[in-house]
Amino acid sequence: MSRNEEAALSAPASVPDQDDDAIAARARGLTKAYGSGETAVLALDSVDVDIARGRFTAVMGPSGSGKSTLMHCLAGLDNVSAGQVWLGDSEITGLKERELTRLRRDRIGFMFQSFNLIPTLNAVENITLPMDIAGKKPDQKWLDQVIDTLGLRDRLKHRPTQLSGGQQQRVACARALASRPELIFADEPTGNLDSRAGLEVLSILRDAVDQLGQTVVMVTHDPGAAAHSDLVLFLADGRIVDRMPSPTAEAVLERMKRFDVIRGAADVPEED
Ligand SMILES: Nc1ncnc2c1ncn2[C@@H]1O[C@H](COP(=O)(O)OP(=O)(O)OP(=O)(O)O)[C@@H](O)[C@H]1O
Repeated sequence: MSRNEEAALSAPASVPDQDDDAIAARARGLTKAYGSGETAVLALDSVDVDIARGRFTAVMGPSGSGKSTLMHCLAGLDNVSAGQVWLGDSEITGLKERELTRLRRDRIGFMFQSFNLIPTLNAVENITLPMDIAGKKPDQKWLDQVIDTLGLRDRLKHRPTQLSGGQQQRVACARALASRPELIFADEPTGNLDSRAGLEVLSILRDAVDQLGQTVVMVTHDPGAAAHSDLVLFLADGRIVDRMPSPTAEAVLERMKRFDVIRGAADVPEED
């Protein structure tokens, strides 16, 4: 047994083992099953993952491979069937719903494909809504920086219907950044946007990481979007099967094609 393996075995199970400051979220043996009996689906199969702090991580994989489930479990939106999840050095598995709600509100920012903006509130009210609900005062200097970085200064009084799709997504982005969360989870944040607006959102997320030190995890189907990240994690059948640092769109596309080949081969009926 190597020294590392010995150290891992002797370390207390509830404490993340190394470089705590460098890890924004961590899962060990993360398993998620839906349903039971014959209809049971193993959406995540004993996943170990470290999400590096201050980096942009993309999660890719074929449809049904477990990307959204992984994101939901890491964000404490879904309970796990087995294994452990930490946000920073806090273990979130086993927390009660109320504690999870507070943890999500205080420490995590979310961006979804459908922007989830409140139609009756204007842009700035939408941006500060999570903090208003939490009874927290926004850090005005930070808020100004986010608003200016996202080019929303002259749109703050507009309601969502008075904004373009790209502007709405920028408001959703500002809302996720406004409370300076430890971690931002973005689920297909460019899915509903044309390519120009999509690129805008990706470069905003990139700048948030590079200039503001934000940590971002993004689920995407788009190799071009994944190419903006620092690291792509590839999921297949509920497992992380590959990782690609410094990805390019071409390399990601090639890697994704290999899933199609495997899938295609599995679909070909065997000859007698
Ligand atoms: N609430 C649920 N009940 C039952 N099965 C579910 C549920 N949510 C997800 N699943 C199943 O778990 C597996 C993983 O789903 P998940 O949504 O995480 O995949 P995904 O990679 O995000 O897929 P897509 O790219 O199509 O969005 C799939 O087989 C899915 O059918």
